[in-house]
Amino acid sequence: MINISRLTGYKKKDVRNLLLILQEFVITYKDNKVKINYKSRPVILFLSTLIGTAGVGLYFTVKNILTKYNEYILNEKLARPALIRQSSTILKNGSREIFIPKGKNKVSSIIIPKPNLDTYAADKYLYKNFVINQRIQEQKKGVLFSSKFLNQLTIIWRILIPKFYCKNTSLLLSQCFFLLMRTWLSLLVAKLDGQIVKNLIAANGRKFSRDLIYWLLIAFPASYTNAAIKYLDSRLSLGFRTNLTRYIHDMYLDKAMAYYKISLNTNDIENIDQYITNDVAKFSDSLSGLFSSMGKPFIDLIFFSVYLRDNLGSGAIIGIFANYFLTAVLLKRATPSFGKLSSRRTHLEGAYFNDQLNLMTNCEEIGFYKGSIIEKSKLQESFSNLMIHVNKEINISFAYSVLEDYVLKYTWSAWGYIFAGLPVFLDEIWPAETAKSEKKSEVNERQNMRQFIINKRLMLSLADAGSRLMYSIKEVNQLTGYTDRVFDLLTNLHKVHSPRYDFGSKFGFKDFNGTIQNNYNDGVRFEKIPVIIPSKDGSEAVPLINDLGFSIKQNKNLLILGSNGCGKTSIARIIAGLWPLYRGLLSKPNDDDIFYLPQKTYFTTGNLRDQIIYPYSYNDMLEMGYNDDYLYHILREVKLEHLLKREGNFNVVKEWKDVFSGGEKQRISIARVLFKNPKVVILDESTNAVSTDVEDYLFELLQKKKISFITLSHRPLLMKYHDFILEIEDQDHWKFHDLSSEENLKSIDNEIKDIESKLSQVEKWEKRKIDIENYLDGMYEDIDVESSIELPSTLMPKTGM
Ligand SMILES: Nc1ncnc2c1ncn2[C@@H]1O[C@H](COP(=O)(O)OP(=O)(O)OP(=O)(O)O)[C@@H](O)[C@H]1O
Repeated sequence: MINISRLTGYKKKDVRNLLLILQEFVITYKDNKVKINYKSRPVILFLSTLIGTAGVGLYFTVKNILTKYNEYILNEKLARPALIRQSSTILKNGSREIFIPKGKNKVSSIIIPKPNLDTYAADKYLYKNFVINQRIQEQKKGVLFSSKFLNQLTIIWRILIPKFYCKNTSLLLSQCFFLLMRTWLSLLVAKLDGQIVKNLIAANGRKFSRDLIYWLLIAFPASYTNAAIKYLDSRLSLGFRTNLTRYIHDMYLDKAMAYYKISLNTNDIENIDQYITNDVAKFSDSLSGLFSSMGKPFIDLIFFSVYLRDNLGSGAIIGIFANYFLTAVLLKRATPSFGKLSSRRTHLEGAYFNDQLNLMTNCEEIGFYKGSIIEKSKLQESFSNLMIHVNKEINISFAYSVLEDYVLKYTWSAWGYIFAGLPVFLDEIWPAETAKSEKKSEVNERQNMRQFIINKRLMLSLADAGSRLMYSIKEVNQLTGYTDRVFDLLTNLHKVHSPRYDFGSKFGFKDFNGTIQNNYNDGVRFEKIPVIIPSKDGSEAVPLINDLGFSIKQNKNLLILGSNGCGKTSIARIIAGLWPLYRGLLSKPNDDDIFYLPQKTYFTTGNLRDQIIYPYSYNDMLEMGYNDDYLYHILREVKLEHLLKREGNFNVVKEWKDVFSGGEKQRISIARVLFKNPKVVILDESTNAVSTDVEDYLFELLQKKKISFITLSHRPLLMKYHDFILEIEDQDHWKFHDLSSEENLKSIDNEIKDIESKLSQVEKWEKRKIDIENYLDGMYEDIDVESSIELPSTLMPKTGM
């Protein structure tokens, strides 16, 4: 026979008691004595959760059906959804509709609300004032409490929850509701727990069974509430991240070109991609997590202490809280600055990630240079820096965890036991007068036990709530780090977004005294403009050209000549608004009428069509009334029609920067000009990789299309396509020539003669080279390659030209 006592470890007496209880159970069920009160809280809660869940389920089902229906209509409406993929369109109210691929040949759409530029303009003063106030605060010594974190959070909060009636508010309110609900349910569960133990001791099977049923009923809303808190936590984090990212994208990617200007500002912000992708996500997670990790214990603390005060008296509550306060002070002192640690880790992770990205982006160039060893050592260095820091963080966390666990888990629980036991012991020392008879004392004992169980549960929950609050000190600390980084990002975005924005004397952009005349229809005009490299804080750094002045009429072409690094591209940077205009007057056509071809052609992710129409989208192209036939025509004009034959069609997606040759890249750039058809195009060494005959052809093509061009180059040979030359010698010396004037024509003739004589010398050289090669070929036929070769003095190359 199986020995139950040996198996379970229970004594025979225990097993007998258990069997008796089970027997009673069976009897009570048989007699149908268990009475469920349908108006009791567990039943009502269970039913309301059931109805609520069904309601929520129905809501989401209907919503899902509607979304699917809308997608169906959208896909029906768009003749060829596959072509619309990854594109967007502007709606009448200014919102942007983005089409996102969904399955094969299908798209779904998301509406991005129109950015509220007025809000952004107003917001920048919040950031400016904060920076100024912070500087004043830093000068004050011995400040007891620094509200920096709270102030930063208050400012960012306006982005997270921009108005009361928004999705995030409803998520936050629902979160509060469920947090309150959970605390209330914990109270009910604690009471029920005590009740069940009491029934067990009293061997009241009927009540025991009833309470067990209540327990199972209440478990449903309790589990639902726990899951809802976790769900809302994630949704809230997503909501925060969405709002923040939209705000950042609006500021980062608009006409102000903050994405470029912020790169000049590397003093404050390094690896901005890391800030936008990683820090914003971590900040959102950390903040939304803090609501549940701090909100719940906070509510628990209030509820439980009010309840316990009735049972244990105010003295006990004061004792408990005095303990909390003391340990909080102790832990606060012992807490390392996790905020700074996590902020540093994020920075180091960003640096390592960037090194990896750099390797991937430039793999071909690195391959040619055989740069594996140096790249490896760089990667190793940034990885080691990261590892050293993570190691330090782990060590610091270990020591703190020991202290934290000892104090919060064990000391506080012991404290809880003491206070929960107090009423029992006090009752034993001073028994109540009413409990004189034996029966009454028995009842009292059970009552005491019930009360002890409730108090113990609440005390432990209270200790748990308190300890979780203390644990969240660490989380708050981490949040401080993330908030600081996100705030830094937003501050710098505001700083560079507005050209005249001033953050105080050090960071001020207040030297911008130049005037820009847009919509100038008579060409491009520079008047006394200094070309200056901006410093990292936006002020004037290195002057390149002083008081530059010239004017070219519409339909005239200008060649800017000068040696490497003299400031040719910098002139284009000023026209494009990438660099500030410190002084002088710049008159230029509308931004839509100027197009810039940078030295290095940029290729976007996407198909072949996207490369030709960049920076437009396919939808833009359709709206402009163009189609693929027109693109083919453009390709033929730049002599690239073979590309279409080679690739098959315009929808082929490839890593285009690796696919095109140097010359093809430049011709694609010219194709972009033809597609855009601007009044003026700035060509920065845009034809130096194509052969001279193609170069001739391309310049003539632009002339035929009546597109004026400003060419930046160091090759005087290009002057034949231009009407004006701006020759830059150094900072103070530059000359502007009108090539149509007699005098200049003469000087050009001279220059051409000079070039021709140089060319004839080159030809002589070529001939001499061929002679040498022929001679060497003859030698190799009968001479051992290893042996030294002595050339006859007549065939020795002369040094210099
Ligand atoms: N962001 C920057 N920060 C610091 N210096 C810069 C920056 N951009 C350009 N410079 C410097 O400004 C000078 C002029 O640069 P620019 O690109 O205008 O030369 P360039 O005349 O176009 O030369 P190239 O013919 O080689 O293209 C160079 O010495 C360059 O190093």
